[in-house]
Amino acid sequence: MGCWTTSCDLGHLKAHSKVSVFFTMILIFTYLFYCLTGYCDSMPSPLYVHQSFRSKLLPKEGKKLAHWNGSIVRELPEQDATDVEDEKRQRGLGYETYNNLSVSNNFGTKEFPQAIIIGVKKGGTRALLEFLRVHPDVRAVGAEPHFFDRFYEKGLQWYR
Ligand SMILES: Nc1ncnc2c1ncn2[C@@H]1O[C@H](COP(=O)(O)OS(=O)(=O)O)[C@@H](OP(=O)(O)O)[C@H]1O
Repeated sequence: MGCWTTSCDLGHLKAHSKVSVFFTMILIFTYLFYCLTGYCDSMPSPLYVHQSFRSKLLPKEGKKLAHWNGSIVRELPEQDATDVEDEKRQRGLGYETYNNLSVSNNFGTKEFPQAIIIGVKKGGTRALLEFLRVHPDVRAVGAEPHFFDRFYEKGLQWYR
């Protein structure tokens, strides 16, 4: 009698694990299906992919984006991905001038800021940065750049 009870429990566990494996497989296949059919565009992607995606969604008139670099916000001029690619081609691989400043536009490189957050210690600037960083079109480096108080003598080239 005791042995019968034990074998019944094991059978129940086996059936339970089979159901778990079955549902796991369904989840994996569903994920693969959506990825292969292009529904995974919400995955993190480089800046210019975001710009390209944004240009498909937004009308051309009146669009302005706030981008970040450190504690620094910059607003991009109104242009779509095609304009960006044209500019890149005209101005050489990976670099473009922006407001007469030469900047690198490769993904992962630093760019000049268009706006700056200035705050006293414990003024809540980190919280503001993190809130803005939630936006997919906002880029920011992790640490405070301290350009004006520590690296000003190094000049604008320091940003590159
Ligand atoms: N919305 C709001 N309201 C009130 N207080 C807030 C808010 N956002 C951030 N904080 C508090 O600000 C402190 C961090 O400020 P900073 O990011 O400027 O700090 S730092 O000087 O850069 O380290 C930090 O305070 P302490 O926790 O006392 O260190 C945060 O709790």
